[in-house]
Amino acid sequence: MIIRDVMIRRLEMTMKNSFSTSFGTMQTRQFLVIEVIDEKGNHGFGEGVAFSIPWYTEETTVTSLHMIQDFLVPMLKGKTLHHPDEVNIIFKSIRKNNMAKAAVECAVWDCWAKRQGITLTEAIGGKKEKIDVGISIGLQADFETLAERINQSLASGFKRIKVKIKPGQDIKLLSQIRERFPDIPLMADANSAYTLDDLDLLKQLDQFNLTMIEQPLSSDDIIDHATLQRQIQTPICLDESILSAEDARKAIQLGSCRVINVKIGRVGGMTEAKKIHDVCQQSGIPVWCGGMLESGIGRAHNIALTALPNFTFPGDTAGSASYWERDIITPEVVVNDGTISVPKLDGMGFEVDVSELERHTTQRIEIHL
Ligand SMILES: O=C(O)CCC(=O)c1ccccc1C(=O)O
Ligand SMILES: [Mg+2]
Repeated sequence: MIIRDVMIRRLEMTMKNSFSTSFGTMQTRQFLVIEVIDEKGNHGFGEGVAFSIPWYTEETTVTSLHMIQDFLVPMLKGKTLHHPDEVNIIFKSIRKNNMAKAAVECAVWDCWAKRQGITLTEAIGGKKEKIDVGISIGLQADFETLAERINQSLASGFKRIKVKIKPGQDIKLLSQIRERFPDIPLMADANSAYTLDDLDLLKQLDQFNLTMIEQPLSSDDIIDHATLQRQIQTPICLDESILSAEDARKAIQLGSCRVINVKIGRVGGMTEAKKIHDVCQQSGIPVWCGGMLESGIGRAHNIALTALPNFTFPGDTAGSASYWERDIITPEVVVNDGTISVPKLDGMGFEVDVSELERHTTQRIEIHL
């Protein structure tokens, strides 16, 4: 397969609900859509999930646009690809910029699967026909608003509830949740808001029967997380700290976590995400698929990834309607009883709604290779 043309689109979409974390609040979502076209006219799509502000990782929409346009896409020139795994190798000489790499690599995966006449799920070796999903609820203005969101999510059938915590909105908040909802599958995500100075507070998490605590400590740490894991019963799940399969291997070896959240963008693509899945599976560490408030394109790739067997915890891939008035794919991603049916169409399994895509496009760059 030879990639002949690449279209980089920058989009801006307004979310139904604003999303607040320990860092701040987001209402509009800027992201990139990468479209690749091969020499036979097959199209493939990938989503660039970096935010407009570098709070979660160092990348932004604009830095990833720069990396894709000026470095990554030119590296595909003159290359005959026999398998999408080769993209990961081609991009190896560029350090980090994982979300930029993943956007292009996922477009190549989609294009390649369509060219083979198979689903993206089949292309990566996924076998599930349905995947279990949970929902991630951001910090809310007050407890009653949060309780209402939890009630709605339980009524919709989501398999687990994840809430965000931060210093000042943690122990009391979780006590209130457990008083109202004693038995629900519940987890908390701190997005790196604590340090080991908060050890006494973090030990108190054990009373809430959380399925896990996600990324309590620094975004680049696996040492202190190992110290913390030795002193709490609640399983630690790493998100921000794991950027590659090598990171996963080291974190597991150190005992820094008992679960890993895999995000295709954060780890640099589908090939690396699969490798993390495999490393974790061999070590008996379950994984789940994290979310980046994606449009349907990123969501489609997440669904395919989650069809791999060691994705045993429900992920953050809720349906389109939890985020958007109208998504940019057809059909939209629908959640029924807390599950999503893995699509059966070739490639990522959903059509891009080109008029919706264009309606949200604020910048367009075309590269002919
Ligand atoms: O619903 C989603 O897509 C995931 C929501 C979420 O928790 C999140 C959203 C944006 C950035 C980081 C995270 C996270 O998992 O830490
Ligand atoms: Mg997280």
